Amino acid sequence: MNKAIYTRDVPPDRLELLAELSSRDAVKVMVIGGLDAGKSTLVTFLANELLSLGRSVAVVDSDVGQKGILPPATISLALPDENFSSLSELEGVAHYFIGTVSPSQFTGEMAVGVKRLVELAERSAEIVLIDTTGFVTGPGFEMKRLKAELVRPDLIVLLERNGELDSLARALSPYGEVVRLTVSENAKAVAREERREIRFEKWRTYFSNARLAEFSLSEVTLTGTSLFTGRPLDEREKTLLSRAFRWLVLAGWENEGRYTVVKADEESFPRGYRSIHAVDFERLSNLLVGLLDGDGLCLGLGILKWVNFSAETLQLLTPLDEVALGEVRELRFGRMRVLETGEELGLMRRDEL
Ligand SMILES: Nc1ncnc2c1ncn2[C@@H]1O[C@H](COP(=O)(O)OP(=O)(O)OP(=O)(O)O)[C@@H](O)[C@H]1O
Repeated sequence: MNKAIYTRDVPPDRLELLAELSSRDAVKVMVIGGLDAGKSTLVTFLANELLSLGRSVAVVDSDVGQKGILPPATISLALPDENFSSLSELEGVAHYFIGTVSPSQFTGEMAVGVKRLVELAERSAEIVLIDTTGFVTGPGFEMKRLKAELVRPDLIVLLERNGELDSLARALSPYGEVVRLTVSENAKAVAREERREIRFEKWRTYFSNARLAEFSLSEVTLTGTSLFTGRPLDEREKTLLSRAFRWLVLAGWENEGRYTVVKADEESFPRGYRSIHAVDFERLSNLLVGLLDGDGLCLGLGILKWVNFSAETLQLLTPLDEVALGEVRELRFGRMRVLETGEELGLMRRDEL
């Protein structure tokens, strides 16, 4: 299930762009536009046409809100070697973990992830096509600038309707040649509910053959959270906090005078505290987790099913096979909760964990 499919029914300016790309030996192209501007359709068109011309092509799919290449909530690199009708048919050869489908608070990860995968792509392909999120205002505007500043695309293709990307065109112009195209008349808006349905299918497909795997924090590094960082609290400290805040304190750590606790409320009342970072135990249940190799690239995703605080072990549901599991060196907490059936349980703020 994917909304953007290969079509040759494209406006004539796409053919000019194609001619320009095919005339160059090596070229990096970043495609930018608002929601449903036709970015994935354009990337699919260019990739297929260039493959037909015998060129080697890489696709970096960083449209985390509506990715074609599995898994969701990551940036992926694919190296197609034959024609395809939709990005969802492509198999990623490398991924970078973002950990959410809404990356406004993850500008750093987005920029670093795109940069790293483009570097890999350039080693294998002459033409690198970068698909991006439809998020072009506010933090999205800055994200596009940071990506362009890091990656230095040869061409930055802006898809717009009525010159609405004027400011972005100016902000990006120092970092690559800006080409402005008009959104195709055939591009159609996809309702929020339909987007969710498409993601639902993708999560379900990705986790369809998942099984439980256990990881010990003595063997893998945990990142993306302040949990398990610093000195574990002793029983006396946990009891003190439980009494003061009427919490059931399941675990806690002290790091340079800052406390992190995992707790469940025994009763609800307003609590004022500054130096304690309190995480509700239920926020950890079904949390999306990235399984990373020793080089910070994402081997696959897991869903957190159980944490044993005293043994410092985590159980994750993941489709990774034994070989890939053997390569995991790092677990990184994401900021959304999801079920293997496809249901998204909710997004979380960056500072929640
Ligand atoms: N040239 C075209 N011909 C036919 N349909 C098109 C064309 N361009 C876009 N569309 C349709 O418009 C919709 C949006 O296009 P697409 O998915 O490529 O946009 P996008 O910018 O990648 O979206 P997103 O906001 O999810 O990043 C899709 O249903 C797609 O099939």
